Amino acid sequence: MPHQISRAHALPGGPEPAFVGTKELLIERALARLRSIPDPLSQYAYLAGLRSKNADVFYGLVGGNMKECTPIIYTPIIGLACQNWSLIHPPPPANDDTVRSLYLSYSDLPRLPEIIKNLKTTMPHDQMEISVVTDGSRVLGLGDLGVGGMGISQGKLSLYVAAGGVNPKATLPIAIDFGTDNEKLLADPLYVGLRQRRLADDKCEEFMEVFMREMHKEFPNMIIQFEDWHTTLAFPLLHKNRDIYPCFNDDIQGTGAVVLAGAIRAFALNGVALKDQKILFFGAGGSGVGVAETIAKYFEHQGCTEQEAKDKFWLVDSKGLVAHNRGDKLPIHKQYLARAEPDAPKLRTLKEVVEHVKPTALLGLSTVGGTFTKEILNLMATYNKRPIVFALSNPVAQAECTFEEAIEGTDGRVLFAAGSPFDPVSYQGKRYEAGQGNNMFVFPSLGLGSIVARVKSIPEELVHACSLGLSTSLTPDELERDLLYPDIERIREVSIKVAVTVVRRAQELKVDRNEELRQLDDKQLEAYIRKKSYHPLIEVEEAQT
Ligand SMILES: NC(=O)C1=CN([C@@H]2O[C@H](COP(=O)(O)OP(=O)(O)OC[C@H]3O[C@@H](n4cnc5c(N)ncnc54)[C@H](OP(=O)(O)O)[C@@H]3O)[C@@H](O)[C@H]2O)C=CC1
Ligand SMILES: CC(=O)C(=O)O
Ligand SMILES: [Mg+2]
Repeated sequence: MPHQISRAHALPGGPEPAFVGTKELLIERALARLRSIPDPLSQYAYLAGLRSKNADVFYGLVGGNMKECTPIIYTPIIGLACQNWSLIHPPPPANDDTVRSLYLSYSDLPRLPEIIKNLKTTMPHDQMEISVVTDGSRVLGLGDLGVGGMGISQGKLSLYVAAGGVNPKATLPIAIDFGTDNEKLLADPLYVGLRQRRLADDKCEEFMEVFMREMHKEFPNMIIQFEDWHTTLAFPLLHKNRDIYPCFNDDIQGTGAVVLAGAIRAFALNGVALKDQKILFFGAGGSGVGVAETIAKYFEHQGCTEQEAKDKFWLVDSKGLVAHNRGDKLPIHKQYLARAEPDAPKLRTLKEVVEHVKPTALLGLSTVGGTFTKEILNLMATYNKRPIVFALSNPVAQAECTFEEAIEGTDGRVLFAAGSPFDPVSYQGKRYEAGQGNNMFVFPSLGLGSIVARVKSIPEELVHACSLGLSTSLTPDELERDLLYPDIERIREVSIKVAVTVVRRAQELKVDRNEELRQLDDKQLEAYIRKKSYHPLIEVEEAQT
């Protein structure tokens, strides 16, 4: 029964019009307003304002229209928002305790314990569940955007709420301003961040050591997600903190899990035995290496020796094929999967490597749009009945190829996923749908499961549990449609199911602290998670009664 939330009696001269409407009508009105806005950046600004003003209506709108709203509050439009952050960043909401964002900078270091302690007074301790923390040094494939990275922290947390059912009051987006090396921002008088060059990595690490310690001291159950940190900081931060605090790196681990889930499906469809798969990564940064190592571990679980698993990978970076004999000093993160043959060929271009390897799968995490050219796609189609091509860089202009190009370049035979959404394509009378291989299919369930289980840490096995949960979450209809990932409209349902798997794995690994959940069977656990979840429509109704 629709719930009337208009003023009880319509006196002239009040601050609200007489008929505000039902909760459904508020959302419908917001959707109509959104659709009336002609340009995407203004649509983003409208939704960000709505989130600050009325989180329940915002989440009711987004949750009911994931396909339409996700590209605005997340990739690709979030990239545009981060680039234009100084013009559009939403002002802090007045008298509203539902959405908060925290900006910190290096000069806050001496006061950091006090600042973090004070957060408790604005955000009750027991409500602090998850924070996404960025320094904006590598935002999507757009490079260093300084404090514009706040858009990414907010966007990810919006998905925690919309896709994972986390309470918006329990989320805290954080942007840490260590300066920027983006010349455009440094020269921009309107830039809202520090107009100074980025600090050296050791200074940032010094700051982060205090930050992590104090956050954990004040909010011991809080999950911290590192997001869009440049590779030189991303790996050290993860390795330093992963065993002592409940934290993970979304770009390295979340992406690893989501791509593995799609790859498991694709390996089952391409007709090549697992032992004969050959995987070429274009891009060997945090995400490329994170994904490659995740898939390598999967091969080991499937019975390969470590060496057999490693032998299936070739990485390409800006200097060409990554090999120990290349002549340059490889950074640590590239060493594990670098080609180790003493006579590994010195190949410079992607085409040379593709021709040499004849891969069954080509995965792009390079930040360079359009690099999977028609020629490369044709080669993939020559070597494979069903070539696997994942163009995973974000946002759309950074994708290594479009869905249409992949379909045309492989004569419709491609098994495709992209980081950003692509519309269905019609080719020679047949309709094709693109999978969205984006970590948004993993972090909400990983975070939700970790929150519910109150984990002490997030071991790699917990991330793997998400891959397996996700890869088996497709409905018969989705399987029939050759999809590699579930329909985005089902993301909330999928997140809850995968969160159950995460809790169970946490219990097996003994990293859970919510011991009462151990007594529940799977059905009861799912019911527990559902009950704990935030439901914007109910909140709207309850808030008004
Ligand atoms: N779909 C998803 O869910 C996700 C997608 N991504 C996307 O992945 C991309 C990469 O992210 P990340 O790994 O963190 O970024 P990094 O900057 O750490 O890595 C980029 C890699 O690409 C290589 N590269 C850059 N230019 C070229 C070129 N012209 N030719 C060959 N290689 C090149 C770099 O080489 P070198 O090492 O020599 O500098 C580096 O190895 C981003 O666009 C991001 O949006 C990231 C996370 C999740
Ligand atoms: C999706 C994501 O995390 C990225 O592109 O960085
Ligand atoms: Mg990211």
